[in-house]
Amino acid sequence: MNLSSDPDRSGQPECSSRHGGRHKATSGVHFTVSVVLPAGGTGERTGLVTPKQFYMFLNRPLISYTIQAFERLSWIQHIVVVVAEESIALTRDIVQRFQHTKVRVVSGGATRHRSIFNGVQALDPGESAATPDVVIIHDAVRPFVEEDFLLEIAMAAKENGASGAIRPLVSTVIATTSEGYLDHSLERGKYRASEMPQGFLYGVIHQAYQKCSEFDFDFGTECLHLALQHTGTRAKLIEGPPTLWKVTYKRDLAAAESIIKETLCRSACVTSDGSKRARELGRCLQKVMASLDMELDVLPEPIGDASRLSKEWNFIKLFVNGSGLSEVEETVKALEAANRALLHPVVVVWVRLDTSDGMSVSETGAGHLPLMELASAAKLQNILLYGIHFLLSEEDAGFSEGSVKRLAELTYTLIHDRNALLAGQMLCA
Ligand SMILES: Nc1ccn([C@@H]2O[C@H](COP(=O)(O)OP(=O)(O)OP(=O)(O)O)[C@@H](O)[C@H]2O)c(=O)n1
Ligand SMILES: O=C(CO)[C@H](O)[C@H](O)COP(=O)(O)O
Repeated sequence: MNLSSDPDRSGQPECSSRHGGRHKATSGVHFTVSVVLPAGGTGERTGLVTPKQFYMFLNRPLISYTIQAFERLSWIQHIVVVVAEESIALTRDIVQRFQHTKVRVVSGGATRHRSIFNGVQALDPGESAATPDVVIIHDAVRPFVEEDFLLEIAMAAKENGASGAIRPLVSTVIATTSEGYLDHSLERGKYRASEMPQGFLYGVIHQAYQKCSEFDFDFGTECLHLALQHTGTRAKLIEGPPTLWKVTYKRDLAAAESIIKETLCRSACVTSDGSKRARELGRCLQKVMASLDMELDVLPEPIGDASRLSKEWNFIKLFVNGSGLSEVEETVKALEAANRALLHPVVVVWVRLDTSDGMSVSETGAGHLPLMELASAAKLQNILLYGIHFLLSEEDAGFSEGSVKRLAELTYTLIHDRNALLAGQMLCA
């Protein structure tokens, strides 16, 4: 899944491939590609009042995640977002707030096909956006689409006129009689679920919609079928990754949030006060975090490498000598100045080692108030700052496995959960 770490949107972003590896995608797309994102539905099946495309994940609406999955790709020209008339102002506000630059918002229709057609027409030569060679259609409620798969879809659409994502069926499809009995069952191996994205030569999808009937507009569910029926174009079908699934039910919202959180907590950058003990603690932490699937990059410098500020979502700052809160403040300020937390909350965990006896915990009250103040200001910039008082007994000078595990698990939980309510808290490990 992509969660672009490219806030300035320059160059070719790194993306994770559906085969599990990470690579720099080189597009090689020598034709123009634009996107239509239908987002004009009400999301009835979620049972919620807010349409699912506007549901918030970590302070950001679902639709912004989907837009970003396309916007970060240099070979995508324009993105037309189709929403219900009453959601136009809200959508424009989202586009502005999250600094999406390729988006045009247009109003949708009563059905998905009507909304998509409005989006396709908005890319017409008479309209302001230039007509692309290929148009990719993708439901706004499928946020986890990766560059390598979009490339396959775009290339196949250019070559064949139409292309679409498919997945194996998870259940067998059966036909029922009007009395509710089994009529017949389909041979599962022969059928596939049609998913999104789908790609079309602009002329193919435009013509298909111009020719389609009112019945198609009202009851049709398949753009590839319209292209076949009305233009004779047989789509190339490509099996996509499971992450292409559509957020449909309430449980899908929880699953989407969990994927976003998992992706954001895969790595962290650790800096220390430069002391031998703090560096040693960094190395111990690195080993335990690896077993939790979090990769730690332990930097030798006390302040750390400024270039990490533009890449990493998570920072752990270790201090053995003195409080270190002023260094933490510097990191927070640098993150703010770089507008680093525009798309995702950035987590900073301040760890203070204390080898004196447990009685001194109350003394941490001295650092707690400044931490709370700093954290409240940082939270306004979407930076979540937490404090951990790491208590070690005199005998545990060598960092026992148990004590490091305690620190690692607490740090991992703070980074993974990104709980804004806990920001500013000084916890004990
Ligand atoms: N009149 C409509 C209906 C749907 N869509 C969009 O088509 C995509 C896929 O449709 P679906 O999952 O069915 O969304 P909803 O229609 O919103 O959901 P429900 O059927 O549960 O009401 C969604 O991004 C949805 O916003 C649209 O643009 N215009
Ligand atoms: O199934 C599809 C294949 O074209 C579409 O992806 C679409 O998501 C279906 O939406 P709906 O749930 O409204 O039928």
